[in-house]
Amino acid sequence: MSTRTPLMAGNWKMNLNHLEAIAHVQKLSFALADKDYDAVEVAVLPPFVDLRSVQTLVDGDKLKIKYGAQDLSAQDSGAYTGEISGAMLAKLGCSYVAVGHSERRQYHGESDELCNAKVKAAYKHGITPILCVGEGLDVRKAGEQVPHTLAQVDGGLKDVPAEQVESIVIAYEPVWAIGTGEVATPEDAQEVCGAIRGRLAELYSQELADKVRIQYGGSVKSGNIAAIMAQPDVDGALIGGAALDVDEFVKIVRFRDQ
Ligand SMILES: O=C(CO)COP(=O)(O)O
Repeated sequence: MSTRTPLMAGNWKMNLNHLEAIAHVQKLSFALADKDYDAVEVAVLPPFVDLRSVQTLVDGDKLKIKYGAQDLSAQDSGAYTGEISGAMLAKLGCSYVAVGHSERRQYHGESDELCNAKVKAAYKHGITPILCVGEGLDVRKAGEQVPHTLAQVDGGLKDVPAEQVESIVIAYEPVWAIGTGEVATPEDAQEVCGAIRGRLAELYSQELADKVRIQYGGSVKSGNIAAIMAQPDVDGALIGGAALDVDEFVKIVRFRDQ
């Protein structure tokens, strides 16, 4: 029986300005009860410009909700126009940062090498990376989803030491299931999440692999989360669209009630 606490993280993507973020987090924290946080870790990943407002709210009201960013720079500081460093995110109290989301890989050309540098930058500043991996439709149709995804895991974790990796979160997000309503079956999710855990055992140890939380992401909703969470190697979800609806997100957090 796994002792891993599920992590339900809402990736807001480029939605909700800082005023909307305050209203959203207030509503969310009001809806969640202490027993929810006992069972599940809850996090939101707002846009950068919302983070200071979310920090002020979370600190001021001593909320149990965690928060983080959707990306970070691989660099610490300097002439990198438009970039945000891990040090800046740490100062804002971020617990998590997504690395290598498929939208960053697709629209910003992020490679496994860059993701690896970002994972290291996150750890350097004490922030837990959520390393996002997953195949596109062509790869899925060719039946190559496992080797494709494991290559992304290998690339993202290259030379990252065990004492850091044991706290990492890996999000398996098949690209064809993101924002399409096309959810992977629970068995599809388990196949790749189980393979990721197996790879962690090969690269590090079974003990480490058993500690790492592996999320599923892609069209997660209150109606499909329970079956996905019933899979032995799925330890939470990275939720896009459904996380923008507080009631829906709360139902996802309470997946055990269904
Ligand atoms: O990309 C995702 C989360 O990071 C998933 O997005 P959707 O839940 O909107 O499919």
